[in-house]
Amino acid sequence: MLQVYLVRHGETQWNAERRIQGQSDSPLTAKGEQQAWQVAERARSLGITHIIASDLGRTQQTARIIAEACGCDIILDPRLRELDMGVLEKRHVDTLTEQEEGWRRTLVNGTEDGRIPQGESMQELSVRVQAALADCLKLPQGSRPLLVSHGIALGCLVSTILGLPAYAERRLRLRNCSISRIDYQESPWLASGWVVEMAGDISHLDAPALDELQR
Ligand SMILES: O=C(O)[C@@H](CO)OP(=O)(O)O
Repeated sequence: MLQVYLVRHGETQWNAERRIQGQSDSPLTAKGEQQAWQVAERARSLGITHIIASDLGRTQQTARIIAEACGCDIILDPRLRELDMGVLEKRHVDTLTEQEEGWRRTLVNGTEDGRIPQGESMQELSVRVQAALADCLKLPQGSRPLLVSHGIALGCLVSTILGLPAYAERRLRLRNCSISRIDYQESPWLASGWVVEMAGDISHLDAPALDELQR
């Protein structure tokens, strides 16, 4: 049975400031680096064989720390990038106009085709992250990959495996450097395919990032 670990990158400057990143980028904070070292320590104990990361800076920075602990190379995969949030990228959430907040809400409460102007729909995101996950099945027998990606991208992956619409990702709290695990099982009596073993575990962190409500 293939076990795939999913890690959201460490806290960034813009996460802490409540600014929208999407496919724009900001560096990890000191706390974000500390979280990355703690998730790396946990990853080392899990026998990770491959680290596959979104090619954005914050995920590469997190992946480098995990790779150092696990002694693996990093494979970059742009399909693991965060949702493209179009014209709202780089904006502070507290400065959005009513109309802009409405665009953001279509993602939160959403419809499959809802998108921020010049951005990507949840459906489009779902297709590319599912394709990246499917490629893990081509790794050699006995591999145990760890994917380093983003809050919405990973939430979308877990939601759609559960049979929920992609926009249900906002119902999952995947904090910075949380770990989730999904397994690929083939079974005559249980569901065959991807199964969620755990989601959003932060028991390895002594400095979890606050969730958005607490900031
Ligand atoms: O892009 C962002 O602002 C957030 C949204 O959840 O994603 P990330 O996980 O990259 O911080």
